[in-house]
Amino acid sequence: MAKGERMITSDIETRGLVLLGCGKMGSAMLAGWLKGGLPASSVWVLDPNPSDWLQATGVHINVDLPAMPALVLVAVKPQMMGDALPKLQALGNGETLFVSVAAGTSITSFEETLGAQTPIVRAMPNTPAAIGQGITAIIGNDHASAANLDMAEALLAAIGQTVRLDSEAQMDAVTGVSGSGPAYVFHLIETLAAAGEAQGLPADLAMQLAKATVAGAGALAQAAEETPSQLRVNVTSPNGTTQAALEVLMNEESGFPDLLTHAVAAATQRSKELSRG
Ligand SMILES: NC(=O)C1=CN([C@@H]2O[C@H](COP(=O)(O)OP(=O)(O)OC[C@H]3O[C@@H](n4cnc5c(N)ncnc54)[C@H](O)[C@@H]3O)[C@@H](O)[C@H]2O)C=CC1
Ligand SMILES: O=C(O)[C@@H]1CCC=N1
Repeated sequence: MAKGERMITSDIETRGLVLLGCGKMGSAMLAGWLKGGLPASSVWVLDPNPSDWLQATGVHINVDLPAMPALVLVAVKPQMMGDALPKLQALGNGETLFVSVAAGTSITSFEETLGAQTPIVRAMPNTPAAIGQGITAIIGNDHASAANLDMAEALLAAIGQTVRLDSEAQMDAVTGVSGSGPAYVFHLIETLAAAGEAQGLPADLAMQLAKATVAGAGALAQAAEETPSQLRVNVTSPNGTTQAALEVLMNEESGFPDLLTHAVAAATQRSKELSRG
């Protein structure tokens, strides 16, 4: 994280980072930044319900903000935005970069509150950020300079991979794939463990096998030169056990492809609905 570290320790460390909302996603990111070397003294959090974890980090909580922070990270629920964001309107003066991770909340809606002169980056991270293994997609408004985008990207690179989008319209589908995606994988772990139990394994053994299998397969998919399809073929002996399972999972009507296509479409659709208010 050399690039992220450099950016975090310069402008953001000196001028400060404000985190608006520190629930599940805000804490996942903050945990990643603190672990990556961002000093707690450079962070101001605004949240009416600070968790015990947050209070133990040593960041500034619900106190006066620096006059010109380098960056405001907005991590409240879309439904809370109308209450939360106007309190930071004074920082929409062009000097502070706003980065929002809120699902289905358009750049235009931020410009309406903060002013079109405000540099705004819309981002979609995911919770593996807490251990530096997230992925975040970003896109800026017309007022976000190359330096603004670099700063947002460097901060987010400290908690995992980053990708830049070509258009804001891609953000709904990104949310359906990687923003919500960890939940699908956690559900896969739950159901794989339950399926093992159904075949007679003790619960703790089934869960250990399921977690290690998903973690190991994910790591292999990231590290290997082969495609995930080839990696799947590598596991599948002709007429063996995997083939028997894949005939169930790859069923055209009730298998994974159909299920996941529907699940991601539902998440994408919900993101679009949220942006319509
Ligand atoms: N949880 C996830 O996996 C992801 C969440 N997001 C986005 O992150 C945002 C936050 O989601 P979560 O962390 O899951 O929700 P959450 O409910 O865990 O956290 C929201 C936090 O905002 C605080 N809050 C409420 N009103 C506030 C106000 N007026 N001022 C300041 N703070 C206020 C709450 O006390 C809470 O701690 C959402 O916009 C969501 O779309 C994006 C990607 C992934
Ligand atoms: O469920 C949600 O709406 C948020 C956005 C992506 C992940 N969690």
